[in-house]
Amino acid sequence: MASASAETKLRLQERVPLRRTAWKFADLAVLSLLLALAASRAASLLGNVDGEAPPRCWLVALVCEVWFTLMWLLNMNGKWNPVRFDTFPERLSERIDELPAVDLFVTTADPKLEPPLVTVNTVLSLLAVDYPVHKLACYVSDDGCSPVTFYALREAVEFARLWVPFCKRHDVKVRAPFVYFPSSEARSGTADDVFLSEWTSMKSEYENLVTRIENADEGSLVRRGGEFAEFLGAERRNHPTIIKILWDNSKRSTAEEVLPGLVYISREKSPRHHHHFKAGAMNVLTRVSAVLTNAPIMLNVDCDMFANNPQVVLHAMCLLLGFDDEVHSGFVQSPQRFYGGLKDDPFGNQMEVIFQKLGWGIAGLQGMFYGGTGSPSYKELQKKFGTSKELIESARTIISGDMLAAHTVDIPSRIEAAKEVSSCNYETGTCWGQENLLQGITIYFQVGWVYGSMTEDILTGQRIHAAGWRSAFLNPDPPAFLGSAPTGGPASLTQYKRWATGLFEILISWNNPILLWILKRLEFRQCLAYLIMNMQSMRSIFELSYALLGPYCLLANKSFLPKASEPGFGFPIALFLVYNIYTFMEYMDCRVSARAWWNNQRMQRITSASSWLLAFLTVLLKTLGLSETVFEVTRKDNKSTPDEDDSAEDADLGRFTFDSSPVFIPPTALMIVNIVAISIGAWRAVFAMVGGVPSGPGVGEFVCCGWLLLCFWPFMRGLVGKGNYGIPWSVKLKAGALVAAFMHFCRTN
Ligand SMILES: O=c1ccn([C@@H]2O[C@H](COP(=O)(O)OP(=O)(O)O[C@H]3O[C@H](CO)[C@@H](O)[C@H](O)[C@H]3O)[C@@H](O)[C@H]2O)c(=O)[nH]1
Ligand SMILES: [Mn+2]
Repeated sequence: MASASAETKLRLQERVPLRRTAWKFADLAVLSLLLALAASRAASLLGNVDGEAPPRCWLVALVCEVWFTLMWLLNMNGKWNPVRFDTFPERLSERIDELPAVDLFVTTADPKLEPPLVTVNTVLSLLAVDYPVHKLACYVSDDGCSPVTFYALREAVEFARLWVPFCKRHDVKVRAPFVYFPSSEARSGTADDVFLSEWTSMKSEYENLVTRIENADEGSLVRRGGEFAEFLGAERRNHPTIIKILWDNSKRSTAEEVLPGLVYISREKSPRHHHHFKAGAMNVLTRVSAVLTNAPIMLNVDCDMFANNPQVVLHAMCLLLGFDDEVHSGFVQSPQRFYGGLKDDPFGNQMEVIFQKLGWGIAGLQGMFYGGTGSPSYKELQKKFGTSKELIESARTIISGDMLAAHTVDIPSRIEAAKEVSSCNYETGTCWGQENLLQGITIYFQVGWVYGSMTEDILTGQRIHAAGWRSAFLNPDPPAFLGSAPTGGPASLTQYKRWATGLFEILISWNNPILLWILKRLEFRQCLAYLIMNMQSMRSIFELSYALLGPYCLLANKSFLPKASEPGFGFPIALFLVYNIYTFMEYMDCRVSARAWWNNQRMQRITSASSWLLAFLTVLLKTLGLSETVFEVTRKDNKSTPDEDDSAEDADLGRFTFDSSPVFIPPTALMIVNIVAISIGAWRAVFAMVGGVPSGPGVGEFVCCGWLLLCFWPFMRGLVGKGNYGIPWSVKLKAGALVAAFMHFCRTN
């Protein structure tokens, strides 16, 4: 007994392989149908050698179908052996003294798109997590250089001095006040009088805080001088570093501490230096925290990703400390989940099924991808840090591998050192952010977050994996973090475009996963898993070509699918049915609604024809030196639940909105092409039936076009909609021009 209990005491995590035998058969069924379709097409192309040349649309179809088969294989690889990691934070209570310090990083970039109140809630949720307070410090990077954000945090500290003890005293479940107060948990809880009166006064404190933040005005703040003097004349893209210690807990004794440390940083910006977006911000946070608190573990969230589970750091620690071999703990990633998500995921960006199916699958390979938020990690990877003495000394401590090395510095005396490492040219000539497989094959330095991609998170994680580390997937109940998913058409498609752009940038760089597999220690199956992601934008080319085959055939009076009377006719039909049943069952398996399944299927087609396609073109232009890629920040909502005012308004929240962005042009054109093609095809079928050519379109082509109309239905509504709900004329005209060009092509080919 004694030895058994000693064993369990040590086990902080368990890696549980999940069975999916039935799914494996389903995977193989779809694969065989894909192969059968491609083989029967290849056979009929070969059988056609006598007489005329094979129709070109059959060749295009064959190429696309082979591509889809490859994509299916990649997906099968990703999902094949899923695992779940169970964590046991309660077992850490005996090992409190062994817990390492953690630096918490929050990035914000724009006070308009990212309301300071959202950032404040995230920061409050982090300050209140269950973890020894003197081992935590929170750093906020503000690329917006906004006095309002700074003011909001300054005010939030005063509130936090009450909020954090309140949360811990009453074991509050969700420690972001904007979620906590509206939820019924507080009101109907086991309310004794003491709690109720405390709750009421906390609530009114919070309401005061909200009022102060919402009424804060940039102009009058800056005119106050004092603490705000440095913001005077600071332009967002051109200003010296501003660092403010909002709460310094380094001087207090453990017993009297209530709050983790809190530091505000707006790094130096200058028009002459590229600031590398979030990756640049993360590197500055890493360096500033290194000269101030130098925790061996970092946790990173976006400004909207609040800690939803107060035990999250303890859970993560189970995965960071819980393996015998530390190679398993390169980093820990939790799935991105969202608050206030719209019902049935109308914009296809809640990604629940993807995270469960592909996420757990990849967790079973070398480990989950780094998704930019909710990921504590070792600072192991740093070499070649630049000239700051303080930084080098800190790095040496970390590299020594002593997780508990005490780091006691007088924080205020280190401000100058912190400013030095936040300056624009600090990185010049160092390895920070290095994009390349530096100096060829043998030497491989990576310091910090890697530059050169709009998805710095995936790129950085890929390089960590390539260095031989594994990562663990953290999936506690309740979910670790919740963030804000974009709503409306433009924001969703822009986000997807940024991701596809960044992923394609990785694919065509030295960090291509295949190279990392050959030259570094990226595992083969993990390499394939990265390829599914990184090839998103290329998929659009094949999917668009395939989508155009139906309308092409109706317009040019040809066919690309076997006729109902021909033997191969069964394959595309069976594939269509089985594939849709397969994806539908995945949604049922994950307990996600049927409506969400349909919305997601549809959004995948829309995203492919818009965001992924545009990403492909953007990166091509960048490669030709004709344009730059920029990080367009997503707008965040500060409501924790969607409006409940009335159901009519609710329905409208999920309705697609448009603007004049070029992402809307290709799907609009596709919609119009299909309408025209179906009309012309139907007209021909009715009036020219008698003289119909045998090679002309059949049922299959009509079904394809009809299915596309369903998938792109939001664009049909957009064609006739008004205001935000209508597609602007500039987009309609450009789409019209594309349609005219395509019809001309159909007539002449
Ligand atoms: O110049 C910049 C631009 C962005 N950010 C921050 O980066 C984060 C992510 O930006 P957001 O607009 O929220 O993008 P999302 O698509 O929601 O973010 C996902 O995808 C990004 C990569 O495209 C990752 O950086 C994120 O961590 C990941 O959550 C936010 O905190 C921003 O404040 C900066 O700090 N500086
Ligand atoms: Mn986000």
